[in-house]
Amino acid sequence: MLLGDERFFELVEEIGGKRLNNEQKEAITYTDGPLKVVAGPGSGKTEVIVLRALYLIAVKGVNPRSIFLVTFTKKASEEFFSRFVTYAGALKEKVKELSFEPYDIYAGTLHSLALKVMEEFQFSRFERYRLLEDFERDIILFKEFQDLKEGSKYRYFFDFFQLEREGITQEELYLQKLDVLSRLFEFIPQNLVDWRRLRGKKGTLGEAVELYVRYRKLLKNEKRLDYVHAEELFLRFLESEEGKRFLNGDGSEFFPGIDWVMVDEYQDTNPLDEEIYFALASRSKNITVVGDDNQALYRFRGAVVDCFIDFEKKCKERFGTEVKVVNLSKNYRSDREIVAFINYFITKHLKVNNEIRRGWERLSVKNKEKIKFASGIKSHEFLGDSVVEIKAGSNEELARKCCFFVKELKRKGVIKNYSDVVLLLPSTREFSKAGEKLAGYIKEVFTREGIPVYNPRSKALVMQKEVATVIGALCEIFPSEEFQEVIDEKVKFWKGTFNSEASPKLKEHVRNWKEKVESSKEESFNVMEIFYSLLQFEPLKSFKEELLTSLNLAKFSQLLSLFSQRVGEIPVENGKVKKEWLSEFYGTFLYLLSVKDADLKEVESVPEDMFPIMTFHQSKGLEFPIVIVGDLTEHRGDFKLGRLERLFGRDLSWERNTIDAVRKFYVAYSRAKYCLLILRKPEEETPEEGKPWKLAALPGFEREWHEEFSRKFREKLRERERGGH
Ligand SMILES: Nc1ncnc2c1ncn2[C@@H]1O[C@H](COP(=O)(O)OP(=O)(O)OP(=O)(O)O)[C@@H](O)[C@H]1O
Repeated sequence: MLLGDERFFELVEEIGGKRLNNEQKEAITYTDGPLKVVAGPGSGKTEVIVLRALYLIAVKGVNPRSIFLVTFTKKASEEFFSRFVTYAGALKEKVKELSFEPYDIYAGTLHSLALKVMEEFQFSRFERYRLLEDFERDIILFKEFQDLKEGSKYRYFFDFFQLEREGITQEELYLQKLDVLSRLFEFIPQNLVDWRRLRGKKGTLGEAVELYVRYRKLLKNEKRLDYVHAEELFLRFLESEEGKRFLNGDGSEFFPGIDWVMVDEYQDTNPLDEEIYFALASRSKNITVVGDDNQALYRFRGAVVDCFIDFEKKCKERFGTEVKVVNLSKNYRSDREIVAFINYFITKHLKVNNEIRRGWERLSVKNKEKIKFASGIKSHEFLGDSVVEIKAGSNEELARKCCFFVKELKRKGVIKNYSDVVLLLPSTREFSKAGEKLAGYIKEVFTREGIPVYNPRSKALVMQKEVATVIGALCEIFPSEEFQEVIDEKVKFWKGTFNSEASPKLKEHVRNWKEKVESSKEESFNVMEIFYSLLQFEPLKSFKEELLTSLNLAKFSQLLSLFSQRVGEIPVENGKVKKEWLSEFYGTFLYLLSVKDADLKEVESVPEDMFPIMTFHQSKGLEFPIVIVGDLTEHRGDFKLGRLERLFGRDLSWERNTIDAVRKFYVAYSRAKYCLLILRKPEEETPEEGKPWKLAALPGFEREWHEEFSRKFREKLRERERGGH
């Protein structure tokens, strides 16, 4: 049995407790071909995707196994499933004749789905490979491209990136080169560069391709696939016989073929992804993309916002079909003043100068509607304005004022928990080479005032106390004067941390291991076994039980285990550890960990009564009652990426950096429900000459911007009141 449209909406509105607006309904019910949903922040995008999937199943009788739904992050996919399963469960409860299994849908991130499907359909080429983790890739590159230490190798290519600067050591230069390589090796497949055609050419491009071919051979020899190449293989799969069975089905319930492709966050799609989506939709042409160009954040991961902007053109070329465009512009998240502010912020940039305006026009969806206030949310009386700023002469003063503000919020009952507020920064690191950063001051002042701070990415993994203690212990057990040289300072720091943190029992345990190694004639040791045995003792035992520290230890254990799988057991002869192992441990593993800034990938849910500090990227898709945004000028254009784009003929000049930066702030600002607080230092108001991408130089950030905005906004409200609206 199937439901009719009206009945369906009656039921889901009852279940969800909200009335859907006409645009949302249109986006849910359109089934006549390609659909593009341009969804502003807080416009109910997730709701629409969930209900669209449910609508197809419950009203149109679509088999869930013929729906392929891609979300950008694992978190978004979990959010989708939890809402989908709740809706589906409640709907089945109300209409007993509906029988379908919600989990039959193919939903997840693109690479997770790619792997799942290739396995399910036993793609023969896939069986030969294992997935390559990022850190393992770093190790492989580090070891296999040692010849690049010679200055003359691939000279044209590396000269193009202008890496050699004054004061840079040979080791640092090598790391810079590896960084360029790891981006190159993603850039080529992500952008579908026809590298085979460029093979054998001389000069910069030829060398780039030669390096890439070396990497492909390496992957093949090691029988590994990184994430991008797994997606590339998936595209080959879709063209293969096995893939055809997946796409077209075999006439059974179980393999009905793919009829509905839906992609969330399409503004962050790259050309390889795009190719995959079009291949997936080739049979039915039912492809739905949802996104917001103003929230494009992932250019550094290869995203090309043009895929979203030019979607109509692409559909016309590929399928010869028109695209239905639906604008979701009603914002259900934020207070009226915040909605007005984010509109103001984004449109003001058009006026900055002609070049930015032209870039902006090229990189934006045409005829987009302004976001409209729809929530009925009203800021708390105490707050007065909903968009406010705090100015202070120094980071320390900013931190103090900010702390006062947060304490007052709690005292006055505006917030229940500290996790109702969030501080968003371009980077959450507390220290940099130049000294303490805003996050550092905030942590210090807040902690002093008794507000616990949740900042899991406060420092590099190896600098976190719990990880440093473990590494210090391992360095004590396997000392090496010879191989620790390159990271001498770090080893001292780890050993120092171990010595000051370790309990007497842990120290004794470490001594025992050391003696065991020294007294063995011929034996091999397993580094993971040693690692786990250390965790039985204080303070590591307690670290293992606390949320934050246990996550860091888990991350380290994962990296150590990758290393251990690569190099095998620790060989000891006559009380001496073999040099090869020590060289790998200090010279590759610990060295790369120190310089690569290995990090936790995603923040888990924020503990209730802690004050969270997050990056703009982490805040994507989330919302908070009160949002504080700081570090307005901390932006560097990504020079290496810019060069790479230029090398392959995608010349995206500097205005692109400006637009990227503005969009990051747009995402951050639009997370706020009741109040947006902006922290500003006076020097951030002074534009630096000749540096047009400095945000401080842009309208919306200019001096008195807030006063101007507030005045205009209040005038408008008054006018409206006078006009009786
Ligand atoms: N028609 C509606 N009526 C009332 N509330 C709604 C409606 N549609 C969505 N909402 C609510 O609006 C809020 C924002 O929706 P959602 O989280 O889906 O935003 P989004 O479009 O994904 O935003 P962003 O792109 O900024 O992450 C949610 O709390 C959602 O339940």
